[in-house]
Amino acid sequence: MSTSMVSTTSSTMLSFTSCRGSSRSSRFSISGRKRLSSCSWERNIVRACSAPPRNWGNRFSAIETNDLSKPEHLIAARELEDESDVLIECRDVHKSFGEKHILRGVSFKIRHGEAVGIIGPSGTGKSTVLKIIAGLLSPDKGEVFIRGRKRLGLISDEEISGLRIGLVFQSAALFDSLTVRENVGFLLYENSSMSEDKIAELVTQNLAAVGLKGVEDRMPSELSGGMKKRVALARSIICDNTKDAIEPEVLLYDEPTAGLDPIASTVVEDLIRSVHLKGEDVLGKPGNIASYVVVTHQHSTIRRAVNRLLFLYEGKIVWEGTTDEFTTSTNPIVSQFAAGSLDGPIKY
Ligand SMILES: Nc1ncnc2c1ncn2[C@@H]1O[C@H](COP(=O)(O)OP(=O)(O)OP(=O)(O)O)[C@@H](O)[C@H]1O
Repeated sequence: MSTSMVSTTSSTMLSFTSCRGSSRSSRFSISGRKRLSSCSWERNIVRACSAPPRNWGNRFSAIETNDLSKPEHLIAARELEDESDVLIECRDVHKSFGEKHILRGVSFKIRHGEAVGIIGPSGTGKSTVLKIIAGLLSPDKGEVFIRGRKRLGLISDEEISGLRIGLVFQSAALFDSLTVRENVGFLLYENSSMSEDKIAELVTQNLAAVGLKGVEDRMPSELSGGMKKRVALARSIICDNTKDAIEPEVLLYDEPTAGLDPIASTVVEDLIRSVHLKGEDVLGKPGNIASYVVVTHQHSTIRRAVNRLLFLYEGKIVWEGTTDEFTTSTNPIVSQFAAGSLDGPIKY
């Protein structure tokens, strides 16, 4: 299995910025429903797609994807793996920006119940991988499968159902002109038939789940960086609980702890764990996120928030393993990166 990803935080942020121009007064009412925006890409970015849950697995051990000496039993184990719990698969994904060939054959699977980190040097394409999974960018070559169904084009095609995929941006990407309540309830105001009172109640519950109280009427500019990230997290986990079947969800976090102090990072890392189906929130309720993927450079986030790591380097996944294996790996690329050393195969 080999995987490589590329991420483009800055370009996505530009998209958000371009729509922030919509002032609060520009909202309009349709059938009594307050509409927060008419930008379809906003909905595409904030929203997810969809698919039903299965049994989960987390049975990967460290694998050097280009290592021809890979033990036979590992190859055999891979071939015999049960595929029914695979939620997302990237298969031989390539992506270029102009002359820059960023992703050069990235392949990996995200299974139900997994907490996966994507790490690697800056500019290797980690955020690009998240955007390709989220359907905001198309691969030039290769395929993305959502619960075994090949995704065609971008998320706006709305071909895929059964798995909600949410992307939590590095900078939180809140809409400056909307209150915290409107930001968190954005998709429900836009897409659901729930009453505004019910949405407001859900917003308050989801804010409480990320440890925020009494901030519903604040504007994003009145929040600290850590609070913004928590609001973005609340927005990513809110869902229409009036539906008969709640769809399982995969969350993609792009550097969720970047720029935070160590304690604020710990709060966010624990929140990421708490909204996972194996965790529980501050109210003691189990999370409803089936699996998540975190792009990060932070050692604390690697240790605290994920179980399995994919190492992206020069357009491919060159190593994968558990977080414990990461710290003890003798792979020269991995050990240089883990130690932050200037000596080794990674050149800056
Ligand atoms: N939309 C775009 N247009 C042009 N180049 C892009 C675009 N998106 C990303 N790139 C380039 O692709 C490369 C990978 O970007 P990406 O943000 O995916 O890397 P990254 O591994 O997430 O980096 P970092 O760890 O620094 O956040 C970078 O060289 C970036 O400049």
